[in-house]
Amino acid sequence: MNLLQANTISKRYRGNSRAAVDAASFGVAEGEILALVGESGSGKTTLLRILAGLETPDSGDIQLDERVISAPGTILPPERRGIGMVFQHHALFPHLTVERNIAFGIRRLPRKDRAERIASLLDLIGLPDFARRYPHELSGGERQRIALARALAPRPRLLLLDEPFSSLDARLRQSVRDDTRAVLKQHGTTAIFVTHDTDDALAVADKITVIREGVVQQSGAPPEIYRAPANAYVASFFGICNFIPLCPLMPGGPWKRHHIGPHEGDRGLWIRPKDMHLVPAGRAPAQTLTGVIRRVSFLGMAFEVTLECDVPEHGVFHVIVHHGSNEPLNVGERVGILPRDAES
Ligand SMILES: Nc1ncnc2c1ncn2[C@@H]1O[C@H](COP(=O)(O)OP(=O)(O)OP(=O)(O)O)[C@@H](O)[C@H]1O
Repeated sequence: MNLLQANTISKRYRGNSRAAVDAASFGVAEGEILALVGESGSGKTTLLRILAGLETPDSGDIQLDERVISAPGTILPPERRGIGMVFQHHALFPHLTVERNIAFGIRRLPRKDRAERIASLLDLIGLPDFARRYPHELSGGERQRIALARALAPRPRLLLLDEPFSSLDARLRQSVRDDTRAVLKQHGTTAIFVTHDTDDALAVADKITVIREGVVQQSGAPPEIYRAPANAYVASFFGICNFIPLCPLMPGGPWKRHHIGPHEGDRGLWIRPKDMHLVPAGRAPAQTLTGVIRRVSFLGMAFEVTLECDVPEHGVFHVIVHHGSNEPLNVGERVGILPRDAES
């Protein structure tokens, strides 16, 4: 049973020919972190605003904690949903101290309880001595953590975060990502965040829902989305991914443990470049694929090798492999292609 369940949510803005969100269904279990991932314009922010109650869907329903918070004819206002929100650019009140920023959502608590809650949240985010600072005296990462503490203060049943890491530079981003996940887990808060960044989603989320043009493409745990994408869009959204048709992958051979799925009328498997390696053609088992090396480029950790495979039943296709060993690779040479977990 999910803490939050959204069923066939649709929303089309007036004057737009296309729906921003089109029959989207997804859920998040208690204590879980869900990432809604998609390109710019895919409808992520619209979905988040619908969950928060800031936007009204045209159809569909949403349940939180077994209570209907949104359905045709029943739209609970934002303040009655028990949902917290961390906005993009973490909008702290600039004229208020950290302490008063965090206190903002818990003004009704008795003073002593409020002070205790603020102190424990500052401890949780690792900034116990920051109560009297002002937002302009904080780094970007610290501001993000204070914004998180402020949103957690009223103990929301669900926390929504809109592109929480987008304003941070690459180095800071990684640590803030780790901190955010750790804080949410320690606090036991269920959260949904939207991002266009696949690394953010893979690093922080327990579950990912991929959206394209308002339509949910796939929901699953990060390894599932990454290793067994439901379609070509999801596969390529998370980086280079090869589709190897089934015909050259003989049953019982080294590929037997791999997920074979359908793809546009064809059967085969999706596999990432780093999940394969190359062996000299003479050492390749009979049931594997071979290809001719067409291009080799050095990536630092590995060589990116583009191979041309020619399979009688299927014709020519290309495979990209990230090859880690230092064995020489010559353009024009035929080599065997094996999944990483197979013996060569
Ligand atoms: N208030 C609005 N009025 C009309 N159209 C809107 C409005 N808000 C969003 N849209 C349109 O709805 C679609 C989805 O937008 P949305 O902001 O939800 O996408 P997004 O995935 O969050 O994009 P980004 O990552 O760029 O923020 C887009 O085509 C956008 O132009």
